[in-house]
Amino acid sequence: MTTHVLEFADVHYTYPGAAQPALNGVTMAVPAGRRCALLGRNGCGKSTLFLHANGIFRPHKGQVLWKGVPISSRRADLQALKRNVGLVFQDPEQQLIAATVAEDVSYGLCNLHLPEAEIREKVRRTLEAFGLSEWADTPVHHLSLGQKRRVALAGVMVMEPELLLLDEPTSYLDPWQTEAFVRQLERIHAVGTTIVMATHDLDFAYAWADWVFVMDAGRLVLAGEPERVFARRDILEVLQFKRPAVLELWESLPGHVKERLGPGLPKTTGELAERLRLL
Ligand SMILES: Nc1ncnc2c1ncn2[C@@H]1O[C@H](COP(=O)(O)OP(=O)(O)OP(=O)(O)O)[C@@H](O)[C@H]1O
Repeated sequence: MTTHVLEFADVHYTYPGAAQPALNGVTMAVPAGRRCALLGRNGCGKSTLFLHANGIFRPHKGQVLWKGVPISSRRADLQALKRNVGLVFQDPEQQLIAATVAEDVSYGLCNLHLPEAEIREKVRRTLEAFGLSEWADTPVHHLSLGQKRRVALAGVMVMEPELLLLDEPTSYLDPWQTEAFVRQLERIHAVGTTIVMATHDLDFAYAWADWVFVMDAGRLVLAGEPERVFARRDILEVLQFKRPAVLELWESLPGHVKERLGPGLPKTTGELAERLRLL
């Protein structure tokens, strides 16, 4: 049986003064332990959904549930949700508030009023895990975008959330930074953290995720294993979504070649090229 960490039940939200709702009845369940990609065109409501997921916004209608329990507006409920759900914003400038890297990473822990020695040790371990030890005393505004993103992620992970939400974390990163980031995510996922990543990169989503959500106009329209979601050409065409390049290439191959390439769909064009080379 699949267990879900976070659920949205018919969640509606309209920004003050907006003509259209940003969320228009989202119903969605995030399966525990998965690497989920959240896809959808600009403005479909991904960031707004994330802001509901960790209690920054409250639904105008509908409910957010954590492990099956509805989150009320009580302070204790919202604080518990914030501890369980870590959100990394698309723009690290919105997230990083302290003067130095170490101060920023310790910020959330200081708010929990933990003993100082415990905070120091957790920060030390987190900086080490994220390759940031040598930057501990560096002013945050001296860092590159990739480094700032790493600090923002470290500042969220130091709180040990069960669910990590990432809003377009690879945009503007070069291929090396993206690779390093993905390796970091593997380590985070390996210790049992569920991850949901909003992204516009369909090839990346197909290769990385083991669960895919597709949103459109404030609603969830598809959810499931990547192979099943990307097989729904009917819905994807209506949404004017491209399909991952590797699937297009695979489907263009003659049947007898596909048979010889072995079972299972390749995840990347690199993997497909390697299988073809070995023929
Ligand atoms: N602060 C705001 N005030 C008013 N409307 C807003 C605000 N923030 C977002 N919106 C509107 O809410 C809708 C959903 O926006 P949201 O940022 O959640 O979409 P998104 O899917 O994350 O987009 P993107 O892929 O561009 O990041 C859009 O129509 C947007 O214009």
